[in-house]
Amino acid sequence: MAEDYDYDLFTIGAGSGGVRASRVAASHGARVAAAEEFRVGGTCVIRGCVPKKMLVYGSMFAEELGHAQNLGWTIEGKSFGWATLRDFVNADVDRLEGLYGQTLANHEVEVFAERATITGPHSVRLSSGREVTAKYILVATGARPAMPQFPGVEHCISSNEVFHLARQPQCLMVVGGGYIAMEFAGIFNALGSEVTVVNRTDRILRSYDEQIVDRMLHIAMGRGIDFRMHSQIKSVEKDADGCLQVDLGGARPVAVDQILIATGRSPNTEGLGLENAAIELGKGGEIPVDEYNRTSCDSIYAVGDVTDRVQLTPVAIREGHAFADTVFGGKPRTIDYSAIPSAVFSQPPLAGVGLTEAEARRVHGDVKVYSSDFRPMKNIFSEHPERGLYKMIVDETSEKILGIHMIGPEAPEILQVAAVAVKAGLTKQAFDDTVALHPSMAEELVLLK
Ligand SMILES: Cc1cc2nc3c(=O)[nH]c(=O)nc-3n(C[C@H](O)[C@H](O)[C@H](O)COP(=O)(O)OP(=O)(O)OC[C@H]3O[C@@H](n4cnc5c(N)ncnc54)[C@H](O)[C@@H]3O)c2cc1C
Ligand SMILES: NC(=O)c1ccc[n+]([C@@H]2O[C@H](COP(=O)([O-])OP(=O)(O)OC[C@H]3O[C@@H](n4cnc5c(N)ncnc54)[C@H](O)[C@@H]3O)[C@@H](O)[C@H]2O)c1
Repeated sequence: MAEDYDYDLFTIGAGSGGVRASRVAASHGARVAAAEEFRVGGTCVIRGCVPKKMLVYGSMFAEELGHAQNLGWTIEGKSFGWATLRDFVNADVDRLEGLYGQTLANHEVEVFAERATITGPHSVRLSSGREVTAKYILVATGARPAMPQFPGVEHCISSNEVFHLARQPQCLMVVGGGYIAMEFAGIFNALGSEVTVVNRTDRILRSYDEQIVDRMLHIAMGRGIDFRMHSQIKSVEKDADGCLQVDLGGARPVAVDQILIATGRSPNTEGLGLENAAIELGKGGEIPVDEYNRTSCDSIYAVGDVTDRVQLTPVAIREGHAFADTVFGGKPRTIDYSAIPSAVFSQPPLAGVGLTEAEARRVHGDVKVYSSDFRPMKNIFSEHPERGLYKMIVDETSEKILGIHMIGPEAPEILQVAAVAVKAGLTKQAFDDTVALHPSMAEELVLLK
């Protein structure tokens, strides 16, 4: 196929979408090369989902060791060392990066450890100056933290830096009200840092069910996280002793030792040379694509965060796989974006699939809501009288499930399975017909009233 080109496929970016697409295209017989300017594995593996989840696990021991003491365990000399957790997590990231590189090598994907830019519909230039050609180009360059503009923003960090902090912050300010803000507020609160969340509106986690989010807020405040709603940083000044003085518009500045900005992620399209293939960007700098991930240029496709459809790893992976099957496997495939389950690994975590109650009322008019508001057995050991909340939204007449939303220990693990039922179009009756598995938290799902 590649008689006139150096490769059949040149992938720019070896993250979730790019690695999957390259590997599958190669297994369909394509000659594939990929360029990665930072580290193979991309955001999820290197500075996203994976190290974040490991920090969540590490931080949860603080509470669990407390529970253990209530259950008769004596733990002498209990203390926490941030550097040990950080280094453990980063060592595992190194291991995973190696595995991803190995996968590409096993599939004979040639990897260029450098930046690539597009010079034409079939050509890219590597930062070494070398120009290569390919029948198809896949842009899988992901996204980067969007930093707001205010004086002193250079003293703040993003999620890129949070995995490498020299010291655990004593006082951490987190800016934003999305996934990253809630997850890192939870991690550092559990580890004992004083955490303040600054959010410009009074709503956090906008895409989740309001009642579930309210429960999360209530629990987070009970655990000592300070929420400053309708607030925005005006400026930050750094003292001689390294302390950050934050002007939030109040009478006095707030002093913290670290500020984490988590205000969304922008597609990595700047300086990518898309204009050389006459590709115009969308309003947020994303690459517009059709249902087959094709851009306005026939030989250039794009998948994952750079297209700003759903910024989640499993979605980028599916898009990459579908692209490779479509273009190199002779099996045109599109992705069904309905009922994608997602979770926020806050403490406790929350998870949801399908329509929220408000969305369901807007779209379907009359809906029924079944719920269970319960105290998980696991929390009986703890000083926190925190309650879990599960909700099922169903269509009033057909009883077909429109959405399931939950907060409580292990909610993401439980929701993944419940999402199969929502995707399969099951009704509430199917849950009622299923015998409870007792004692478990998941049994609440078949006991909803
Ligand atoms: C802190 C954090 C936590 C997250 N947690 C979760 C989670 O729990 N669950 C979940 O589903 N999602 C999570 N996400 C989102 C998830 O990481 C992304 O949706 C996913 O990584 C997108 O994959 P991608 O292939 O589009 O891009 P990426 O994985 O970002 O890969 C893009 C790659 O392209 C490289 N690149 C960019 N430009 C060039 C160029 N010109 N030349 C060469 N290489 C280039 C980059 O270095 C990068 O390695 C999280 C994100 C963050 C930041
Ligand atoms: N558990 C997961 O699946 C997970 C975890 C982390 C990240 N992600 C993905 O990464 C993406 C990025 O995460 P994120 O938390 O940065 O973004 P987000 O889109 O979830 O949240 C951004 C938040 O920042 C606020 N904001 C935007 N501009 C602001 C400004 N100038 N000042 C103050 N607040 C501002 C928004 O109102 C919103 O609350 C998510 O959309 C998600 O798809 C997923």
